[in-house]
Amino acid sequence: MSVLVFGKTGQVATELQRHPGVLALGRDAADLSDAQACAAAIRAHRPRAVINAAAYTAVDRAESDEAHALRVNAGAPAAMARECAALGLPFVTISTDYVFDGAGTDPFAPDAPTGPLGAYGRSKLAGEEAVRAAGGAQAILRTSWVFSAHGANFVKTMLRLSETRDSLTVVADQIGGPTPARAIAGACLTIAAHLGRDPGASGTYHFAGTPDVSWADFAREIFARAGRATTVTPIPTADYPTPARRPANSRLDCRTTEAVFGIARPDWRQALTQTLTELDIPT
Ligand SMILES: NC(=O)C1=CN([C@@H]2O[C@H](COP(=O)(O)OP(=O)(O)OC[C@H]3O[C@@H](n4cnc5c(N)ncnc54)[C@H](OP(=O)(O)O)[C@@H]3O)[C@@H](O)[C@H]2O)C=CC1
Ligand SMILES: Cc1cn([C@H]2C[C@H](O)[C@@H](COP(=O)(O)OP(=O)(O)O[C@H]3O[C@@H](C)C(=O)[C@@H](O)[C@H]3O)O2)c(=O)[nH]c1=O
Repeated sequence: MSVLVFGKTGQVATELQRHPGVLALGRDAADLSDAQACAAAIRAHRPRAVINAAAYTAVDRAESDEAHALRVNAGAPAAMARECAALGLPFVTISTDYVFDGAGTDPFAPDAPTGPLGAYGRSKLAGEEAVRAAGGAQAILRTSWVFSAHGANFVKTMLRLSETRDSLTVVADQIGGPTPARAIAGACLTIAAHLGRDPGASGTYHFAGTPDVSWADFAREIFARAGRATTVTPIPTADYPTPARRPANSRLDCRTTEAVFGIARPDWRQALTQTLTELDIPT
């Protein structure tokens, strides 16, 4: 075993486990509510690198469960990062577009000011800050709108709803890059290996699928490729009230990730076709 992954059942963790030399720890082996248990797992396994692919990702639930989200999304990665720094291991943790306030229309650069609109984003931002403070060879990889054939995501929600609905209303004023979990897994492994050779590359990076799109247009593309007759009516965010506010602009500027690690933005349209095939949906 050479790379230790926190998370076993999640979208990115599932894709990471397709790679040889990856050992994934589920909640039973390391509960992220217990930061010291996470540090102890790293000490016990002594891997070549550590990737944190587990998180509290229930955006709306986090609004009424912020202390728990904070423990999982900040306390645990902080302890992992400190342990990795002490042992000289590269550490990669994944963060989110929801650390930004979504103002404007320009893509957010990795050093752009943050300003989360909700509890999930605040907990992820606290995680970023604590990981950075731990030092060592580390990367915080922010991504957005993750999808895959496994776990819960917007693609699977839309496909499920299309089985019973002729039409759906979907927000058209939130724009971002849908990102295949498989590509994120590959990026994490590439970055971890790079940090092992070049700790000076440590920092905060962005990685999102291309092209940027609204949730409404993403839904339309899902239905078109899957041959579903469900129609999509575009609506403003105000007409789809949710407990958590979400950023209107989730565009991420991914240029430094390509420049430093040679990792280009994946085209989500190709990955969507592949995901539908994996779900046994002809395209
Ligand atoms: N999903 C998305 O759209 C986006 C995700 N991200 C980030 O990417 C990363 C990976 O996300 P993704 O693969 O979608 O995650 P998922 O929501 O698919 O899965 C979350 C994973 O975290 C695990 N987990 C949650 N709480 C705990 C806990 N207390 N102890 C141990 N494990 C726990 C879950 O385990 P269990 O099955 O046991 O609950 C599951 O394996 C996360 O850091 C997330 O914040 C960033 C941007 C967008
Ligand atoms: C189901 C549905 C959702 N929507 C809207 C609500 C929301 O604004 C948008 C996406 O809804 P979801 O709840 O699937 O997405 P959400 O859980 O907010 O997704 C986020 O997850 C976290 C973990 C991240 O880090 C983010 O990058 C992002 O991917 O679509 C509709 O407009 N119509 C619908 O029928």
